[in-house]
Amino acid sequence: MTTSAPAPTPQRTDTSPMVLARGLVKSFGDFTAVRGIDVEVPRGEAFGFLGPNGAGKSSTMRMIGAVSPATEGTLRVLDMDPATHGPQIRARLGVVPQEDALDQELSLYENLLIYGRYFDLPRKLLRERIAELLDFVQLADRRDAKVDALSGGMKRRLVIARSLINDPELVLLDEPTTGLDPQARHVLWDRLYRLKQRGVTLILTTHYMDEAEQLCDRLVVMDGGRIVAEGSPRELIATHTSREVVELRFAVGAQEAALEHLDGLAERIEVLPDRVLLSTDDADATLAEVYGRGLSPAGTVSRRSTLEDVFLHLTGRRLVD
Ligand SMILES: Nc1ncnc2c1ncn2[C@@H]1O[C@H](COP(=O)(O)OP(=O)(O)OP(=O)(O)O)[C@@H](O)[C@H]1O
Repeated sequence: MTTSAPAPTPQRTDTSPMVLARGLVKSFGDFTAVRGIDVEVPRGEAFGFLGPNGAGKSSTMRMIGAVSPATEGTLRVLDMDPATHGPQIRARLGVVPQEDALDQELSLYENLLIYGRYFDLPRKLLRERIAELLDFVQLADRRDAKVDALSGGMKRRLVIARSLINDPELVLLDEPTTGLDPQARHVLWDRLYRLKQRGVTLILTTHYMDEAEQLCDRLVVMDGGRIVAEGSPRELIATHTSREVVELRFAVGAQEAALEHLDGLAERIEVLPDRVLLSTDDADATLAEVYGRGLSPAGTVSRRSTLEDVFLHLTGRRLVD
């Protein structure tokens, strides 16, 4: 029997991007989930894919994670081609998948120990690293508890610890806080922020605009397998929306009639089933004009524009329904 030698691991330079994709396509049979996207993520960046369900975010992450081959296009991850260097890439990545895949019957320590064995780390180093990581995700006191006794937020933190067991330079996080309550999400964001401060490159998918705003230096907005906008959260908001939004809620059945009186009142008017959004650079002046036109909404909110408004502006739809 002959065994082929593993392909040598290329040396990457500090300046080459952690991920470089050009014209990346992913098809499943006749259906194309990712339709030719270009992405470049430099070292140390927290980069996000923001988009609604089905936008193609996970399909892209799976190609970057070298677990799903690209159908077309060029992809380099840590300066390697996933088609030829999948094992080498996977050995140096951290991955936080959507599904935790933790062993519920085992302790936190045992889960990390078993996962760590895939990476052939010396036993002493592995034990030390597990202790450090449990400390980092603030679960050291639960070391010997069974996983099924943990809250959702704790499980996500454990999965983050697990993703760091091989001391990766790049961590991929697929919807890291979906399903968590606001407090658990903030704890997780804090840990991810600290990781970023340590110089780890983060690539995450999310359909939460607040998560993208909190964590991402730069992001792409995806919809229907395409990138529809790219930039820092601040740039995206400055480029694609006005500074502020006035939200108007009308009594049941009154919205339709009110719309006739809003013509020309704002740079942009978005009509949602339960409210009307007016994009403006001066919310107070716009609101004064609403009342000046004799309208009396049942409720009003003035707020700064968000990435949710960017998405609505670009696609005519909301990120999360
Ligand atoms: N293995 C597969 N076979 C067929 N279609 C798939 C497969 N994986 C994903 N898709 C389809 O590709 C599209 C993009 O899915 P993907 O999971 O990448 O989106 P997403 O933006 O990550 O959304 P979600 O938040 O739901 O994960 C969806 O329409 C999905 O049904």
